[in-house]
Amino acid sequence: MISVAVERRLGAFTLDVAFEGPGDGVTALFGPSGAGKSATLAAIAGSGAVTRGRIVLGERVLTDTATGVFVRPPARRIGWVFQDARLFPHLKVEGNLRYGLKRAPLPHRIAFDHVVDVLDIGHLLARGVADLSGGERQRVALGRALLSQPDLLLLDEPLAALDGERKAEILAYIQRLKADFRLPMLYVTHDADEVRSVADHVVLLEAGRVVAAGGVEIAPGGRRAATIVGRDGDGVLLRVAGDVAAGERVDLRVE
Ligand SMILES: Nc1ncnc2c1ncn2[C@@H]1O[C@H](COP(=O)(O)OP(=O)(O)OP(=O)(O)O)[C@@H](O)[C@H]1O
Repeated sequence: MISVAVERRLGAFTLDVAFEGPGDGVTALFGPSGAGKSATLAAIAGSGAVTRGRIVLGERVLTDTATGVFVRPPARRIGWVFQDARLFPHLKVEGNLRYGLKRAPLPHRIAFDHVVDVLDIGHLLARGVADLSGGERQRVALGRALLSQPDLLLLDEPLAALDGERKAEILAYIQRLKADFRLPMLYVTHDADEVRSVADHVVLLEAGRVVAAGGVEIAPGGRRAATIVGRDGDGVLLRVAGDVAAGERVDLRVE
């Protein structure tokens, strides 16, 4: 379980969000550009200062401004995957994967061979990262993040730099990670298709606030048919039945 209630000031922008995500599965942070999704991830990872708030991951309090708790980012046990994989260019694929593993506290519950197998990257281990396709790069980035033995994985638009076919491929890998590693993931996106494909829970952000949150339903027959969820933002992605007041919690359907 992750529990987040934070306020941040970023120039003229105020982020003031509160939500909870389950201890397993994918929680999508969904909303238009500028809603505050990345600013929320940065607060959770401890790389963005918060004015006020409390962040709890499982049993561990990571940030609590009321009591002065602030766990340093490397001690948070949070893996972070960005849209551009940000692999270390001077290391081979294997070096990238082992980087976090070497620094992670023992015991290691996520094994090197298991990650390599689930992500199908065994044949890439000796390659330089410049020789990887975009999809391969993201698989290695996912592997590196997992091998740091995180208690939470942050995925910040992990498909944004990929074409349609590669997007589907990486989504399938993320599904496998969900099934194999049973780790909470916070998945930032403004793409409703990605929410539909991978999310179990959705938090809808608009203008720095949570406007709706809830579980994604799976329609009879197993098709992930959940549709929104929220209200009409720019009229692009979101459509809601009825008005949703700021902060109101609703059951979300993605159609
Ligand atoms: N360091 C900063 N100084 C001033 N404003 C900032 C700073 N960082 C972010 N912002 C502003 O905060 C708002 C939220 O940004 P954020 O990147 O969290 O949005 P987002 O929902 O992740 O958007 P996108 O989908 O485009 O990445 C934006 O208006 C952005 O311009």
